[in-house]
Amino acid sequence: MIAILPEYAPLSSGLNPHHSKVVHVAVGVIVQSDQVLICWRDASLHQGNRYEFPGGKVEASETPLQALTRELLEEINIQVKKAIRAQQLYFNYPEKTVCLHIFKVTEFEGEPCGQQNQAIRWVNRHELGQYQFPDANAPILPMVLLPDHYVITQSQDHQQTLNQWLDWHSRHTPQQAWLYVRHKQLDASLYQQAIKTLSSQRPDLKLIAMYSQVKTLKPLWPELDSAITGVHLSQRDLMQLDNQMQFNDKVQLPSSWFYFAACHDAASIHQANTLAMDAVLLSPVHATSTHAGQAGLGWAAWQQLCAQSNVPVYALGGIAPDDLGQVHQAGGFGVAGIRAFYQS
Ligand SMILES: Nc1nc2c([nH]c(=O)n2[C@H]2C[C@H](O)[C@@H](COP(=O)(O)OP(=O)(O)OP(=O)(O)O)O2)c(=O)[nH]1
Ligand SMILES: [Mg+2]
Repeated sequence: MIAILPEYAPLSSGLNPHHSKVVHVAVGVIVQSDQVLICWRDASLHQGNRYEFPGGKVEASETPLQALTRELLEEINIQVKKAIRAQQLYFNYPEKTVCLHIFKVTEFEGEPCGQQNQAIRWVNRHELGQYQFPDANAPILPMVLLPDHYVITQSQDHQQTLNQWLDWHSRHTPQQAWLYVRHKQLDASLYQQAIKTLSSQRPDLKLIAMYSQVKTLKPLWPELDSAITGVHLSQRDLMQLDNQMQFNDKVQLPSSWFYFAACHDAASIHQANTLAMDAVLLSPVHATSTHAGQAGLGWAAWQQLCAQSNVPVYALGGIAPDDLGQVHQAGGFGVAGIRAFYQS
């Protein structure tokens, strides 16, 4: 039996009525600490003579998750125990359009072994870029680097100076965290100082900067490219971009950065899909004191919106690290938050 898994309707019940000619494929990205399993795809197959993640076509009577479980048993002889819904990748090959339902598989039973004589190997998740995969797979490479936790800075209180605020975050942010440096009162040069200070005091952190600040700082400060790992767009930033191009092509920011967007409704999720964000933060799950007067979506509405996202979804708003299991059950990818995520 599968322990904690999101469940979706079988394809025959009309999962994607607008894509009736699309070939749906369930794909498992099997992750064990820093290692990911890749399999050789025979030259005789569509998009063959490259590596692939194991998986195969979803049959009409199946959900993507059922197909994943069947395919991973058939192809590499493992029993999936936990699969996290990560991405849906629509891609037009000249021959056909596919929708890859990508799951991150974190628990399984059995020793993976190619059942069709295909070579399999474990590779470091930071080195996946060295291998050639089918063309549709490009967004999978950043997905495997995304953290479970997305930490957001506290607001600076009235008694604190900027240096004290920075110092507090340097001392309390967990090791290796991805930290969104959210500060709405700083001008560009103070914001630059904040990023510089945090990156020198805590080189282990992956800093995420506000899109509004990045737009100003990028032309003035070449070191920004390596000082931050990603950019965070508010829902308003996201909705002001009206073009079909991928986000970083459109605004000419490095494609090596990760792009996160805040979403609160179906329209913003649709926009994040269109602009191929790396992940979204869907909020608020619950009402919180930091956003007084804003009602929580509740898990049922959150799950419905989450299902519309083609990119990984973090739950935000009254969420703690311990909620990760519940987020996975609701079809989400990770947890995000402020107070509950710091070390005391
Ligand atoms: N399994 C897998 N398929 C992929 C990946 N990327 C990608 O574009 N595809 C495409 C190639 C194929 O058009 C389709 C899946 O085909 P498949 O050959 O695995 O399907 P299957 O296991 O059901 O095989 P078959 O019974 O149809 O021979 O998805 C990937 O990483 N893994
Ligand atoms: Mg296959």
